[in-house]
Amino acid sequence: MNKVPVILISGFLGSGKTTLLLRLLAYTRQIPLRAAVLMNEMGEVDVDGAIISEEMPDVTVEGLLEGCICCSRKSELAGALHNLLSQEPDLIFMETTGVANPEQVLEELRSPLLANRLYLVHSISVVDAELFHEYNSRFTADKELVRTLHGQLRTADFIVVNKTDAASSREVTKVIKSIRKHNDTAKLQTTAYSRVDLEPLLEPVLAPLSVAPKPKQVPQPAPVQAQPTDAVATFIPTTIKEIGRPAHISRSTAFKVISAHSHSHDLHQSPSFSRLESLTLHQHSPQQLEKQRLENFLTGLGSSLLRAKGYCVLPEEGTMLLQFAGNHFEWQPTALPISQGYVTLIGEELDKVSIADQWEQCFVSL
Ligand SMILES: Nc1nc2c(ncn2[C@@H]2O[C@H](COP(=O)(O)OP(=O)(O)OP(=O)(O)O)[C@@H](O)[C@H]2O)c(=O)[nH]1
Repeated sequence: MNKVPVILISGFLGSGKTTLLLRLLAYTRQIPLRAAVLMNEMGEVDVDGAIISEEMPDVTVEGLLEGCICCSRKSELAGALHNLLSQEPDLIFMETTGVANPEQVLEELRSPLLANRLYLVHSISVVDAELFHEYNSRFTADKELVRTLHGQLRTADFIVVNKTDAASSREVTKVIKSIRKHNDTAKLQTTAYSRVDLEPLLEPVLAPLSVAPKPKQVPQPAPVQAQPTDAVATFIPTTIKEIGRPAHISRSTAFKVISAHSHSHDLHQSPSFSRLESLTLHQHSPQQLEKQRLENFLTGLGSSLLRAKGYCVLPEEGTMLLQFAGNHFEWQPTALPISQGYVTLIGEELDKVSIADQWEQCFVSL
C-alpha cells in the first residue's frame, strides 16, 4: 500500500497557519491533487475548518476540537488520520492549534500504526514576526508554553517568518536571529500573508507521483482584508452543512471554558500550555449584535486576550467572519449558512463573569 505524504503546519496563535494552508490547498487543487485536512482547534467550534469548507468545499476536513493533538486530543489523532486515509487522499495537511507542541505529534506519526500508512514531507512552522519577541518574553514563566514555542521551531524543516508587513525590518532581523538559536538548519522564508514559494515546498510530494508542477498562474485565495463597515454579505444557497451553535450546547449556556488541564485525557501526558484557555460565546437570535460594541469589548480585554475568531450575524452587514489577532481586526463577508453566530476567545486569565456580562452588552436591546 502506498504511503500518503503528510505536511504538518504549526505555529503560535494567529501567526498565519490557516492562511498558508489555504494557499497550499489552492495550489494542490490546480495540479490536481486530492488533499485532505486534519484541523485541530482549541475551541469547541471549528472556525478554521469552516473557513476551509467555504474556500475549498471539495476538501475533506476532519476536525479535532477542544484541545491539542499533542496532549489532550493525542489519543484521537490516529483515528482521525485513519478516517482521512479512508478517503484515499494524495496528501494530508495537518494544522495544529497555536499552542500545540509538534514534537509530540511527530512522535505519534512515527508510531507503527501510522508510520505504515503515512510519511512526513515537511514540518512547517509559521512565526508571527510582529509578536514573536513579545510572546516569548511574556510567557517565560509558563514552562510548558515555552517548551511548546521552542518545539514549534526545533521540529521545523521550513520556517515561515510571516507578518513582515506588520514588523520593522530591524525586528524581522532580530526574529530570525532568535529563531536560529533554536534551529539553524531549517529553510526560512520571510513573507506577508504566508505567500511562500509553494513549488519547492511541494516538490517532494509531486516527484514520487510523477506530477508536473502547477502552471505559474495559480489563483491564490485572496488574503482576508478588513472590510468597510458598509460591506454587505452575499448569501449564496449552498449545500454546506449548517454551522452554528453545536447541538450539545444549550441555549442558556453563555460559554464553555476549555483549558489544557480540564481536557487532559491522559494524565501522564503533560499539556503543551498551562495558563491559556479558550471559551466560545454564542449569539442567540433574535439578539442584534453591534459590531463596534463587540470590537470595543474585545480590545477592552487588553493583553489577556490573545486571539478571537468566529462568525457574527450583524444586522446590516449580514454574516461576517471575524478575526482578531495581534490587536488587528479583520471582517470578511461569508456565504456560509451560519444560523447563530459565535466567537471563540483564547487568552490568559480571562475573567469569565465579566466577559459574560460584557458580551450581553454587545447586543442592541430590541
Ligand atoms: N497583517 C497581516 N495579517 C496576516 C498575515 N497573515 C495572516 N494574517 C491575518 O492574521 C489573522 C490570523 O491568521 P490565520 O492564518 O488564521 O492564523 P492561524 O495561525 O491559523 O491562527 P490560529 O487560528 O490562532 O491558529 C487573520 O486575520 C489573517 O488574515 C500577514 O502576513 N500580515
